[in-house]
Amino acid sequence: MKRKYENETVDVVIVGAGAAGGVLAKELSEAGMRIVVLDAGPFRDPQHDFASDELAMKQLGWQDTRIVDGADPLQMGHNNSGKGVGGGTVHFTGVFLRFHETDFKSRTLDGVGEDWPIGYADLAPYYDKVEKEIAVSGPKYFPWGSFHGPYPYPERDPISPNAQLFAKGCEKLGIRWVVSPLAILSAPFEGRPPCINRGFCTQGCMPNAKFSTLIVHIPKAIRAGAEVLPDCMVTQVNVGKDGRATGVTFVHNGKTYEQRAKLVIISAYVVETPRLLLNSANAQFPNGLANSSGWVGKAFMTHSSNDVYARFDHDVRLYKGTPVLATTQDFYHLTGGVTRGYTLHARGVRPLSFAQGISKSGGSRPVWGTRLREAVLDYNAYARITMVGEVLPDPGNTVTLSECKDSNGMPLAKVTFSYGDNDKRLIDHAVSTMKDILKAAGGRPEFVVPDTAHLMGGCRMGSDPESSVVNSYGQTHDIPNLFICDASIFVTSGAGNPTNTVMALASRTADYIKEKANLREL
Ligand SMILES: Cc1cc2nc3c(=O)[nH]c(=O)nc-3n(C[C@H](O)[C@H](O)[C@H](O)COP(=O)(O)OP(=O)(O)OC[C@H]3O[C@@H](n4cnc5c(N)ncnc54)[C@H](O)[C@@H]3O)c2cc1C
Repeated sequence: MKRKYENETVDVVIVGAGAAGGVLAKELSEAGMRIVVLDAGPFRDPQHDFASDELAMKQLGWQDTRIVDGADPLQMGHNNSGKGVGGGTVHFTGVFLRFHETDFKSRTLDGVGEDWPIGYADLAPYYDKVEKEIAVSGPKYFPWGSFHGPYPYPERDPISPNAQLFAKGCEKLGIRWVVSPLAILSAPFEGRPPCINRGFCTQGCMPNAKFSTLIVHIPKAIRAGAEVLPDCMVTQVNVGKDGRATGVTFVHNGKTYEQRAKLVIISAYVVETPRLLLNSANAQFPNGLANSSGWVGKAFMTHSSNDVYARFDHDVRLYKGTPVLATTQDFYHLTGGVTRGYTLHARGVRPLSFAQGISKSGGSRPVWGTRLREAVLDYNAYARITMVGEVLPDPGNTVTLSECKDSNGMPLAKVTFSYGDNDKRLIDHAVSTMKDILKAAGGRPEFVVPDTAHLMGGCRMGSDPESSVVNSYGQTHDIPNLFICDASIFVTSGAGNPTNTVMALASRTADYIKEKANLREL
């Protein structure tokens, strides 16, 4: 393998070129630092490697085996994690929301979860920066939370019949709705075209209208001098006798290499980040790196993402247009028997995922055989709404190392997850609202599909080194030149899609590192 910095100690090595890793690579290399980025997956070319094929494009997900466990074991893979340069942003849906002020204060406001060590105001300038940098499109006025717009680019046309039915149902019930803020262009930007509504966002956007760090941040980082090495699985973070990180060990094509660095940043997402830290245990750190608190891998979260499908007496055609074009956050912060809240999206779906979804909808009596066939034949007549529901952090939901090993000899991750009582009540509330909206639009709700989306937490930030892994900049409490910067540092999951917050945090961490590096404090 040809390497630019083979025998050198670079300024920063970044593990993972996803949402956070991409932002860090760009920001730090443009600041003049010598950066190496290692990603376990390939470096794809959208024009050659993306196909309008639901099944083939499952390869964009992290398909390596993980052991799942708990009362509600998660389905891992394409639906919640990416593999390759760009990470999850390559096949994410592109919904681009900010967290609300209330998301950072669940303990203070509602007596559940934990407060973050930062508030909305700390991230606001970074949300502004990220949204401008990728030309997020959104409504002129966004009614919820602290940010009310305008977005850098005008809102998209909510042309999909599914979005129009959602709007009709909401309006009949007095529920406010908007065209969804999206990391998908509504007009040309930096040589990229606006969206043409093919609807293959979660199969990789071939025309490049949807943002990903693969096509935006990583090329800019490379132009600024960063080296990005694909198909390189990092298996160890190395630590010197002084207890400081010295670099990483990685495997490429079965061969083991090292990259030395003054600063190590792990941006490998919610399962692989704790896995790597735990697998890097040594005599000095026998419980894994950055784990003196014992919180590495603990209290990771997902979003509940149940879908409701309703049948209409006319065609809806769920494949038409960008999958998510209409949203409400009227249920973002509930009071009464359910605490915290959820976002609802009108969400299109392609036939394969439709069939897979509804086949899981019957609980103990799955929809199968003739019933499944009939429903799939009527695919064109269904509309769908999806929830993004807050799941409270529970230390019993963990990423640990299993007994089984992968081909590199690295223990497989074991992911243990169970919903709590409030999580279940929140799902019931959302399902009932989704049914009401679909009924108000003239549909007959037929299938409720249990599902989850997004992963967050597992290496949470905090001010107290005894109950958290990193400070608010992602710097580990135990090793000052080891940072974690990805969705794993979330304290709570919020009730909205998380990637804007992942990238805003990464941008904030980059500023901190630049400041400290100038002062030679790290
Ligand atoms: C189908 C789908 C739809 C989604 N839709 C939305 C949406 O609409 N809106 C939204 O806000 N969010 C959405 N998300 C979530 C979004 O993708 C994540 O929040 C985001 O990508 C997380 O960023 P990250 O930097 O933490 O990790 P990632 O982007 O996942 O990047 C992690 C990277 O690390 C690499 N890696 C892991 N382990 C190693 C290792 N040991 N060595 C080297 N490299 C490694 C991986 O290959 C990957 O490229 C969606 C996700 C999926 C899967």
